[in-house]
Amino acid sequence: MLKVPDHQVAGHKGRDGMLGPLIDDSGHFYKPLQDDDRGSNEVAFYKSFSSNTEIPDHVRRFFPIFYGTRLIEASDGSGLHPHLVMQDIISSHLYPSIMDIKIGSRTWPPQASEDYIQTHLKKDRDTTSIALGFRISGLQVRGSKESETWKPDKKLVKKFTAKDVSLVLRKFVSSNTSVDTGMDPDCSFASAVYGGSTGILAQLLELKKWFEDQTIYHFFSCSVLMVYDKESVVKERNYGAEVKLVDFAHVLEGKGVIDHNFLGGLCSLIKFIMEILTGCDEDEEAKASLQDPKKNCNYTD
Ligand SMILES: O=P(O)(O)O[C@@H]1[C@@H](OP(=O)(O)O)[C@H](OP(=O)(O)O)[C@H](O)[C@H](OP(=O)(O)O)[C@H]1OP(=O)(O)O
Ligand SMILES: Nc1ncnc2c1ncn2[C@@H]1O[C@H](COP(=O)(O)OP(=O)(O)O)[C@@H](O)[C@H]1O
Repeated sequence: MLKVPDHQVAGHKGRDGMLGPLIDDSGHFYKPLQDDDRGSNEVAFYKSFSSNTEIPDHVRRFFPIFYGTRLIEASDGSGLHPHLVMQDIISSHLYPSIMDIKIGSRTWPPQASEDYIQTHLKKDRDTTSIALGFRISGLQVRGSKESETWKPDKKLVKKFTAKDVSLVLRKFVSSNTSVDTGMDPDCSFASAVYGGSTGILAQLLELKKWFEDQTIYHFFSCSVLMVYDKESVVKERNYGAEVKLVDFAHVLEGKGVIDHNFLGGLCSLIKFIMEILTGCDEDEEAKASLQDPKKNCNYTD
């Protein structure tokens, strides 16, 4: 039985008669191929990536597994439509907090149409993409109860400033994340989720190492998805924290050139996460300073 995923935090959504992704109960994510070359480009990327023997396994694990394409009933009721079939990277999480971060100061590929470039350049300027090299595209943060899930709507997310980004990255790993945006985040899960030898920072650094070398692909408009799961606290000390990459509709051949656009954005994101961890590891005075709105982002100041 196919359904619209509740866990989707950005991108085109399959609700209200629109064309968007579907999931099944066996851990598959079906992304409809867009009619223009975005769909075929993403399929071409997955095929190339899946068969490329130069990709090390420790890098491959950052990408959803690809199962080919399939004609299925589209979410918009328009009948059979080709979909990419891939691993649903959220299905193994019981109670996931998720953030989609679009990497790169430039989210449009050089060969795109003039219209596409103008629209997307404007989005890069109006968000933090140009200033920071990345922007938050969407998120959900779980509270202790289902009703305490914070899933800000697209309009609010689009307005995030650099200051908001820092605050939201803190809220993502806090226990006092409520809809009350004025609260100072306590960062109580920061060291478990972001830190440690298998946490998000370690994974981002591993990815960065690959991007410092790889010249096979250039990833425009691709997102880092950060996921962790408060429910798995008993089983795993890092709450099952995972980094995955999604959205390869605008991947180009690297032609022997480093992907500076992606690498720069990744480094910038890493710096933000490192700063949060530094705040956590310091002494009580430093921890107390997390409550100080002058030193930290706060929606109310
Ligand atoms: O359709 P929209 O207005 O929601 O825009 C999409 C963007 O959503 P946004 O509203 O900026 O959050 C969307 O961004 P997110 O993935 O949601 O961050 C993409 O930029 C998408 O372009 P493409 O499919 O990657 O070529 C964008 O699609 P196109 O406008 O290029 O079709
Ligand atoms: N393989 C996947 N497993 C689970 N969720 C996914 C997967 N791929 C994408 N998503 C979800 O769908 C959203 C949009 O995906 P994306 O590929 O960026 O679509 P679009 O091209 O419409 O922007 C992501 O933010 C994430 O929430």
